[in-house]
Amino acid sequence: MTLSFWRYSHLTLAVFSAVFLILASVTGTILAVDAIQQKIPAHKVENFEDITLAKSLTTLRKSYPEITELSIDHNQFVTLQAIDNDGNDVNGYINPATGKIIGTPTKKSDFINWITALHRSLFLHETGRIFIGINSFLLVLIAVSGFALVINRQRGLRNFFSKIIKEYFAQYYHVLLGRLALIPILIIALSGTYLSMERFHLFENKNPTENRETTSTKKTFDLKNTPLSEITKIEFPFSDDPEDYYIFELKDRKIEVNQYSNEIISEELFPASVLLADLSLDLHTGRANSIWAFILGLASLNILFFIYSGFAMTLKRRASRIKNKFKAEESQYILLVGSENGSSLRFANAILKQLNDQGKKAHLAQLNNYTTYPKAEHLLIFTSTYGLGDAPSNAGKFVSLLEKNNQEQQINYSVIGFGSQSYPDFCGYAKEIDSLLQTKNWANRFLELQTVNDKSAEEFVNWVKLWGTKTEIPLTTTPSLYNHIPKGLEQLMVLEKTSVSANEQTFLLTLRAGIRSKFTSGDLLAIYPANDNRERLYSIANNNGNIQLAVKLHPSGLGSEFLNNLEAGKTIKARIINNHAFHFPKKVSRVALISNGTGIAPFLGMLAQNKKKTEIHLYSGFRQKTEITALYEKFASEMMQKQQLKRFEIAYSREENHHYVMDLIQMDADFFANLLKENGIIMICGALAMQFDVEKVLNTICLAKNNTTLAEYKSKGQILTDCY
Ligand SMILES: Cc1cc2nc3c(=O)[nH]c(=O)nc-3n(C[C@H](O)[C@H](O)[C@H](O)COP(=O)(O)O)c2cc1C
Repeated sequence: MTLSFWRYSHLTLAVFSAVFLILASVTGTILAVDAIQQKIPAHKVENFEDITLAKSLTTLRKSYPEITELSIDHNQFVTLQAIDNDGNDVNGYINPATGKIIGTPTKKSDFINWITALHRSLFLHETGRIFIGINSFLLVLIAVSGFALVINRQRGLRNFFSKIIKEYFAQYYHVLLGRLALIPILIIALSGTYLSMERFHLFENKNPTENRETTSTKKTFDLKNTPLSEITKIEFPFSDDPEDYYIFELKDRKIEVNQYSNEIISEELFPASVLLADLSLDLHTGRANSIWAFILGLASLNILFFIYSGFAMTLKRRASRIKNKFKAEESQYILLVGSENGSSLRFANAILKQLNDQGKKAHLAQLNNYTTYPKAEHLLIFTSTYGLGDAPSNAGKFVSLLEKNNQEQQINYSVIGFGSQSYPDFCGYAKEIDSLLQTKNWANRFLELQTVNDKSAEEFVNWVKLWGTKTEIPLTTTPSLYNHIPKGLEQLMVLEKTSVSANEQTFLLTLRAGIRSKFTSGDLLAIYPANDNRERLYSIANNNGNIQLAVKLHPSGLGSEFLNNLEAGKTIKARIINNHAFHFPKKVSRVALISNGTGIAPFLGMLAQNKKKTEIHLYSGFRQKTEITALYEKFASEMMQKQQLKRFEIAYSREENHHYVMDLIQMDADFFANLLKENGIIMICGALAMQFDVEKVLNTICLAKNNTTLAEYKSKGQILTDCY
């Protein structure tokens, strides 16, 4: 079944039963604590399992002239109702081996009785119980649909307990705790459903005498070999008359026994429904076992967390999803988007909304979902560029889909490229699409390719004006409408900043992280220097819990100038992006870290955090020796002393004997070939051009020494990159 089926079922059921689940979980947690507390003080005697019925009855008969009843509860506390030798009424916990009174039963507090009634019936008596029963069953369905969703996410039952990819807090812990709490929650829900149904006598035996048999052949009850632990209740004979019997209640039956001969007079087996109800009570309340009661308490708390995290996930998903009023096949305007981080999608959404508001049938989709559009008159393509002129991740299949899907009618197209002029291949992917469409006989270029540098709303408006004028559709041309300043940024305080000088253009910046921010080396810090659309990303290190970044000052560079103007004590607004694809691997014995320039930043943190002493080899390239590179060398030798770094190889491209980091790799070809062969990992951080050169060298080494390509190791996740 499809993912959306399970997702919608899971969500709809959760929405319907959220209030109930909150009430049931809070009260359930309190009752679980009460179940644990009931076992303290313990009135269970030592070696209880070894006490036989015969031994206990003989002792009790001697100590008490008149006994009415003896009962043994799920805690194995024994309660006696009797009259003692002094004629006093006895109603207390006893030691069944000695007959001594060891405690007095206490009544449940009014508060616990109140909570129990709320948990069972919401104070609505029978109606409440029906409602609770239905909701318990909904919880069964929620657990089942949740199970299906985890299988879907983990790509099969076999990977059920494999690593979960962390996208954000609510998603990660919803799945992680969901896997752990699945079984207890399923048991709570099933037993709760059964107890509610049982209450309405749905499983009751219609003919209660059916299970009762009066024994014709004489059988005796073996008191000597029956442990007291098998009994739940004993009703003592009223008098010495042989016609007055003992009535023993065991877990599964009730028997009448002659008080002199121990002959079984009658035996009544409890129906399966009663046994099941008893088991359900044990499982649902944790009354029989304090560890299980504790697990139930945790599972109830988990349900509360699932309600919060589940709704947080839904809100997040809804905020970023594509919302279409019209289907693709009925729309005249088709907007296709290629976007990695969502900014190009935001621009496209702003246009979609305006077209829809003006009564135009418009449809927005990802480039990877390109198909035929029978009613389309205009095709608008909004795409960013990644790698070096490559497609963003939701657009990689577009080129082949374009070849497969020819349009029947003539369509006007216009491509808007989003990119950054700091990359050599500015808007390379948009350019590729624009020229490919030109080769299609159904496609008419409506406008020249338009480019937008650095998410500039002003530049985007240039395209809006051109397209709006030519189509005579009035669209907003105010840049501020297309500007997006992310919400929920964190305030970070500058703790330290090294200074730049004529021959040192790189500086290190240390920021104090917020109390609640969770991050690790390799994550990214996004800043918005001009308080507008323009975002700058930096790889960060976790340096003793603080955020550390290495920045190269570029003349009139938006981000680097902004950061360079900061002083200790100042604060900035930023957000930390979890970059899980570039975290230091947990289970690996050997890692090579390769960087150039400021790309060393996350590696400094990874070394400092390497308390497990994983074998790390660091290869770094710089232009020349400076104060900062001296700091790196000092830090590396400290790390080597602590065995947190095995080796530091450094290349200077503008010093005597100049060479590049690729040359270092070439020199250590055998080392790299072995590392990859033995499942080691290579992490690369720095300039994209360096990444491509390094990969070229590594590929040659793999072909020559391992008889395979680098792509093979890439597909196994042994090459991790974060280059810009
Ligand atoms: C790792 C990386 C590589 C990039 N490569 C290019 C590139 O080759 N050419 C380009 O014009 N822009 C490049 N960019 C810039 C993005 O295309 C630009 O920021 C765009 O506005 C992002 O849009 P999106 O948020 O919709 O993905 C790159 C950005 C990153 C982070």
